[in-house]
Amino acid sequence: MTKRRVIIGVGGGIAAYKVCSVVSTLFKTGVEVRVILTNSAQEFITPLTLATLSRHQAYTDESFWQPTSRPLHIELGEWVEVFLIAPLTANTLAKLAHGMADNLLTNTVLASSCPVLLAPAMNTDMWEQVAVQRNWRQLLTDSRFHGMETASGLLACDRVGAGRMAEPEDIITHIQSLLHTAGKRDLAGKRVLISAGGTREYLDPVRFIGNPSTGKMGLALAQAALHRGASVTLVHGPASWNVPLGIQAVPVVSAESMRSAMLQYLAAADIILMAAAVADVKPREYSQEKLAKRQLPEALPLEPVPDIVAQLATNKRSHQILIGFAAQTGDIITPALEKLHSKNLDAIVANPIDEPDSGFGSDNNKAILIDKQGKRLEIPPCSKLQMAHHIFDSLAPLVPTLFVGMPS
Ligand SMILES: Cc1cc2nc3c(=O)[nH]c(=O)nc-3n(C[C@H](O)[C@H](O)[C@H](O)COP(=O)(O)O)c2cc1C
Ligand SMILES: CC(C)(COP(=O)(O)O)[C@@H](O)C(=O)NCCC(=O)NCCS
Ligand SMILES: [Mg+2]
Repeated sequence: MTKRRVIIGVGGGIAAYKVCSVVSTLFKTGVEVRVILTNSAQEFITPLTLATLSRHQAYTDESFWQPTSRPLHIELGEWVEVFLIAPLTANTLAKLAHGMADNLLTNTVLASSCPVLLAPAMNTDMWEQVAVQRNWRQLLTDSRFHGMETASGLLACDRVGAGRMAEPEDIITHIQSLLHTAGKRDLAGKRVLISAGGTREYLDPVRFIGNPSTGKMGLALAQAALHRGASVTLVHGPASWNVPLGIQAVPVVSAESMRSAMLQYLAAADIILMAAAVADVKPREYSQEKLAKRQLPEALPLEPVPDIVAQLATNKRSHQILIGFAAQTGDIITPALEKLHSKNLDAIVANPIDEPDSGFGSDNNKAILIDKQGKRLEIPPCSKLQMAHHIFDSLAPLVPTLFVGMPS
């Protein structure tokens, strides 16, 4: 299989140190990486570090001016599939916003046509300058540029405020999305509502009925939708991950709280994906005080919790698409078809939880997507992010009007 090709342009900011882990992780996931450092970037990290991590010469302006048969920026511009600039400095941002090209990095951007992911990083006063914000908005009017939000937090100047660079793991996920979509924003203008993770039904303040769902599939759906241009709301049970910037997070605990959150956001949504693993039952009684061991009943009286997906199906309007998930052991198709039809879903994702490297907790998954006409799409083993993209790829034919008039 041919390797995917990514260029990472490094600007002169202290956040450059985080780019080393982006390069290392991409290399380890089989991506070919070329690195371009600006002159200022070399004050922070060395070409030697990045060459060693990427297993290839790291380019600088010295390489730019070498007499070769074809100019380096043209060769690199023709080679690249996805371009990352991290950290994006105020200086490089200004140059890009005005189409300027006075070094290898900016010349290679102009000599390429692939999607460019931008991860700005700067001191809060710099980031909030009118001129900087104007350049940022201006640059993002060109659809090839995909901007990552900056976080608020501790900066290297000991200030706490806006301007922190996106974290490496979110940068990597966004690159993987761009490699899949080639920068297509087919969910622009759409609102996507997703539930993720397991719910908990407490018996007393310390004990609950739950399940091992980690919410990684729902998180991947949220990231994929965001990267394809959607506005995303993620209603999630207790999770060990942080919700990436740009996604509206609604944390919940019980099935009842998940139900009310999903119904609250339902009306505004175009696509609803119910990837959460909802505990089907809850203890009939709840004790405000922790029960002593000897007070614990031998048999626990249970009662059903609300059937969230069925309620969403009843309340949704005809233009809204509702996708359910069915985590199953053994025969995954029969129970998924039963759920698809009995709950009146537009499609269901049947995924096995009894196979290696799939289902709960895994970073990978495999599944069969079945729509209400019975059409089946087998999604072979892949990362949860790739699976999320396969699911969104197939939503367009499912509802042909969905993407009419959308920018590609
Ligand atoms: C210690 C130090 C830290 C800096 N951090 C940043 C930064 O985080 N963001 C930024 O935009 N500029 C930062 N700068 C300023 C840039 O290095 C400077 O504007 C440079 O011209 C950028 O060049 P480049 O865009 O070609 O990399 C910093 C400078 C110094 C000395
Ligand atoms: C510098 C850093 C990468 C540090 O991150 P860390 O606290 O996770 O180590 C983060 O604070 C950041 O992205 N800051 C924005 C750039 C910055 O602080 N520039 C220097 C201001 S003078
Ligand atoms: Mg269920």
